[in-house]
Amino acid sequence: MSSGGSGNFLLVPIPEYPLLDCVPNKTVKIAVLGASSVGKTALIVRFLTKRFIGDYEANTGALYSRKVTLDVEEVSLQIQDTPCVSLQDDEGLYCQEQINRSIYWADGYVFVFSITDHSSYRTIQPLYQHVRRIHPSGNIPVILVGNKSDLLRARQVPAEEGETLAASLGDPIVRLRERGEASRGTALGPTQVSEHAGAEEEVQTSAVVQSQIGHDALTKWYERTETGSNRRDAICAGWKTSREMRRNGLLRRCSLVIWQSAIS
Ligand SMILES: Nc1nc2c(ncn2[C@@H]2O[C@H](COP(=O)(O)OP(=O)(O)OP(=O)(O)O)[C@@H](O)[C@H]2O)c(=O)[nH]1
Repeated sequence: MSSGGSGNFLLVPIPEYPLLDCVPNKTVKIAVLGASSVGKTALIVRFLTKRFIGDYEANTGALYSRKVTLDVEEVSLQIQDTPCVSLQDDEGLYCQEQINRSIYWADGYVFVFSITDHSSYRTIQPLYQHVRRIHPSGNIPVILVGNKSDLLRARQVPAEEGETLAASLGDPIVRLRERGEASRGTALGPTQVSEHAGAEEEVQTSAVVQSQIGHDALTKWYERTETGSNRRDAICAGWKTSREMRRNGLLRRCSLVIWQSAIS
């Protein structure tokens, strides 16, 4: 999606280094990173507008801003959509300079891969190492999103691989629950989770990934549901900012929900 096209949406692109009317020290900066066509723009647009829009132009890196209320406090959320990263023949990472700038800039990261594209999955680990090289000290709040979960027939990345990857990005506790258990709206994260279609014919597994790094509350979870022919998939993610960010007075807490509805 080009920044020019965003006039169709309920959000406004802002300059890369904006002078916002935001409250000082109450801005949370998030970079959304991943390989080509994994759905980075779709996730952001979905999060910001609650709409799924099918086609996007190749992204050149739009920055979006939105005010959100966290703990009765209004903060400015800035979300940087980024151009894709790619794997080279030796499985090393190719990253445009623009992406490096986004990594320097951000307080936290959403790593996106597509469950239908194994190479996009393999991109995440080198991407994480790359972010760590840029931020060698301190904890890095990360959310991992396995996108396109509606395309189960085209799946190339088994759920277990996603969980293994999530584990390698932190020190997570992984719990699997069957649908119907009290997995939603718990203390793990934001409560406005996903809508569920009425049919109950399927038994779905919801995965909750909770990660603790030291005393930091980095919380990740995702959840997927599917309801027979009326298929709806959801991926949700939430996190709390790291202790370091709190120490720096940036914010007490940040949470983010991404909800992706089925398009089929
Ligand atoms: N089926 C399905 N398609 C999706 C989903 N998310 C995104 N897409 C489609 O995948 C294509 C790529 O989505 P984008 O949001 O442009 O992906 P991107 O990661 O921003 O792509 P780049 O600009 O190349 O970095 C589009 O045709 C989307 O409609 C999803 O959850 N399910």
